[in-house]
Amino acid sequence: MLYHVRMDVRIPPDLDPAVRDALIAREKEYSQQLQRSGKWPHIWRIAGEYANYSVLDVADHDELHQILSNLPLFPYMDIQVTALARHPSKVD
Ligand SMILES: O=C(O)C[C@H]1C=CC(=O)O1
Repeated sequence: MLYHVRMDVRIPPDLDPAVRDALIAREKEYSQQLQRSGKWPHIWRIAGEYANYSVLDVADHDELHQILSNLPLFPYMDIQVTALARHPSKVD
């Protein structure tokens, strides 16, 4: 199943810079592992914002939730999910 996900990152400005940098490094490693596995086929920076649009390709809502809730930056993100269905006009 495909999901369109918007992630807005809201790291508190007073978070220790070393903790922030470590979180961001872990986030990059985690997301790149999922990209290589094919479960996270698209990630795009939203120009001018500390936010991304992503497409995740996972089995179901539960797997999506498990992946998102394990993001190292999850405690510092607002996340919006849209489930995608096949469009009837899509050409194969
Ligand atoms: O920078 C972001 O958009 C947040 C985050 C999501 C994946 C990743 O590597 O960083």
